Amino acid sequence: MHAPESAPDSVPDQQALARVGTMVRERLAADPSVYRIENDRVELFAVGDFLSLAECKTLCTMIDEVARPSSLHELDYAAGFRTSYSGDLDPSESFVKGISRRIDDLMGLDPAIGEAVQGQRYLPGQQFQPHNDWFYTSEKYWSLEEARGGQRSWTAMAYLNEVDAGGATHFTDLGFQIEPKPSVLLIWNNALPDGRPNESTMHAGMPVLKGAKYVITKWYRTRQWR
Ligand SMILES: O=C(O)CCC(=O)C(=O)O
Ligand SMILES: [Fe+2]
Repeated sequence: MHAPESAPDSVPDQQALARVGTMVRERLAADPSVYRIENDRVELFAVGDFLSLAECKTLCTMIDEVARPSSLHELDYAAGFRTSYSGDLDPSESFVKGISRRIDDLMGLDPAIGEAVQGQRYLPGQQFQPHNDWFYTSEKYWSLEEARGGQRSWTAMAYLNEVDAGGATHFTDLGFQIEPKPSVLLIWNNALPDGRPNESTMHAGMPVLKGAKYVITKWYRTRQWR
């Protein structure tokens, strides 16, 4: 059911999150390349061959060039949790632009609300402990994020390589793991259909045990990202 346009948000950006949720849900449902991972509590989708293996390889090389310890450029809310190396890929670079646009097109989202594509590399022992991609609006960092585009709506994350052991994405509340597989794009809605943040989206990048794990992540906001 649609809330009237004038309905007040009971949480920040609620109406916008509900609207973006509906838009993407309908778009993905109509796309035969998109597979819905059935779950009652989260809207989770996958595309099996979103990237070619050559594109995956190029992205891994680019990540090696930009990756720095994640804790150095994360805000304090993530410090200590994320031992992987990460970095934004150059949004003005034509290859990166192309990949980024393909994700926007698949989702049917305005490129303006998408953050820069972020690359991430995990070596043995490195992990991203359980977290939500959406922002806690009671925290200090929220005033900054609110001005930078508001709450996060959808996450799109692609696996770029075969990991020798470990490195699954663990949805800790839902109780299942997605094994990394190159070329696969995973997409989920960080909000509930009514636009409140979905607590069940809590997830972790499990420690890599052997080899390395490379991913790209693109997060979408509700408003123009800056
Ligand atoms: O590496 C993973 O499997 C999870 C990454 C993640 O949670 C993120 O980039 O927000
Ligand atoms: Fe995450």
